[in-house]
Amino acid sequence: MTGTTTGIGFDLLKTDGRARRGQVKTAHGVINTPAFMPVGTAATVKAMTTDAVKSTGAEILLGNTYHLMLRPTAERVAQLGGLHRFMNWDKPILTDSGGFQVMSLSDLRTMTEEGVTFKSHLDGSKHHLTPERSIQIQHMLDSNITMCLDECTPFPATEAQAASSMRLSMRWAKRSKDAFVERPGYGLFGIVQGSVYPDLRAESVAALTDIGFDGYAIGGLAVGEGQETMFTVLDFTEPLMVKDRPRYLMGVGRPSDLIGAVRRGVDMFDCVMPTRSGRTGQAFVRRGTINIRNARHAHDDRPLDAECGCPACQNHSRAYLHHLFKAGEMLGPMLLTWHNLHYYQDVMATLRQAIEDGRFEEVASAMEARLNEGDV
Ligand SMILES: C=CCOC(=O)Nc1nc2cc3[nH]c(NC)nc3cc2c(=O)[nH]1
Ligand SMILES: [Zn+2]
Repeated sequence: MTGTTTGIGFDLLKTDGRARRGQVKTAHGVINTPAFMPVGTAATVKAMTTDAVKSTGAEILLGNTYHLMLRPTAERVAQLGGLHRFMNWDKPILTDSGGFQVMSLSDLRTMTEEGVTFKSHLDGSKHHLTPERSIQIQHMLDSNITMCLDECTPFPATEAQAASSMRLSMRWAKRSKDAFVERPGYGLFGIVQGSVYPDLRAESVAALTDIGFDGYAIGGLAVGEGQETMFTVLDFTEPLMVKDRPRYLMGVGRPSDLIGAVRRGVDMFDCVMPTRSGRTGQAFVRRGTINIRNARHAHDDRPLDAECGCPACQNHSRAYLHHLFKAGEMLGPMLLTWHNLHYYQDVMATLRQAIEDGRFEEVASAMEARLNEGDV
C-alpha cells in the first residue's frame, strides 16, 4: 500500500464471520478490540475519576480538540506535559479533529477550502481550524491517535452535496497527512465520508487507502439516518476497507448499535450515550434501559442489573439511586455514569470473547434478544 504510516501497530488476532478480534498497539499501551472509548470531552470523563474509568475496563479515552483548543488551549496542555499528564490518564488517548464539534457547538462558522472559521461558544472569540492547525493541536495534546480534519456531511444530503462534501474531506485528509509528524506508537486515522451513496463511499475509501493511514474511521453516520440505514452503509462500505488496519465507527452508539456494527467488521467506537444519559438518570442494562427517576423504582430494593459488577449494582438498590436523583445528589449521576461505562465495557468484553471462541453469532443474537425483553 502506498504511503502507509507505521506509527500504530494493529494485529488481527481472530475473525468470526465479519466480526474481528484484534489489538491496537500505541506508545501508551495496547487496546483490545472491539473496543469502546469513553468520551473525555474537556480532559475529563464527566463525573468519573481516571481510576474509576480504568476500573470499568476502558483502555482508551477520547479527547475533544474543539473544547481543549478553546479552554485551556493546546499550548497550555502542551506546556503541562500533554493530555495524559494533564488529566492523569496513562493509557492511550484518541482525539477528534474538532470539525464535527465546530459544526455542532460553535456559532457563526464559515467553511472554506482553507478550513473552518468560527466563534467560540464560550466567549465569542474568533478561531480558525485548518487541517494543518488541527493536526498541530492534536500533536501538542500528545494524542496517540490523531484524526484528520473532515466535514461530517449532514443527513440527509443529495448525492451532489455528499460528493462535494466528501471530496473536500479527501483534500483535507491529504493535507492532514502531510502535516502529521510521524512517531512510533502514534498514528493518524482517515475518515471515510460519502453519506448513504455506495459509489461515493467507495471513492472515499479508495482515496484514503491511497494516501495511507494507520486506521480508517467511518464518518457521516449516527447523524439521524437510523440504525437500518447505518447498517446498510456499513454492509457496502466495510468490505472495501483494508483488513490489516483498525476500523472506527464514530459516535456509535447504543448497545444494539455496537453489537450490529461489530457483526459488520467495526473495531472501535465512541459515544456520549453512556455518560450523557447516565447523568440524566438513564441506565443501560442487559435487558434494555431503566430511567431511574421513574416512580416505579422508588421502593425497588433490587440492583440496576444483578449481573453487573459495578459499585452501583454491588452496593446500592434502584430505590437508593432513585432517591439520589430525586434529591439532586451528585452521587446519582456519578453512580449511573459508572454503571453505564462498566456495562458498555462488559458488552465489548463479551463480544471479544465470543469472537475468540468462534461463537459470535450465538452470543450476539442472545444479547440482542435480551435487550428486547423489556420490563427491566
Ligand atoms: C470523534 C472522532 C473524530 O471525529 C472527527 O474528527 N470528525 C468526525 N466526527 C464525527 C463524530 C460523530 N458523532 C456522530 N454521532 C453522534 N456522528 C459523527 C460523525 C463524525 C464525522 O463524520 N467526522
Ligand atoms: Zn452496574
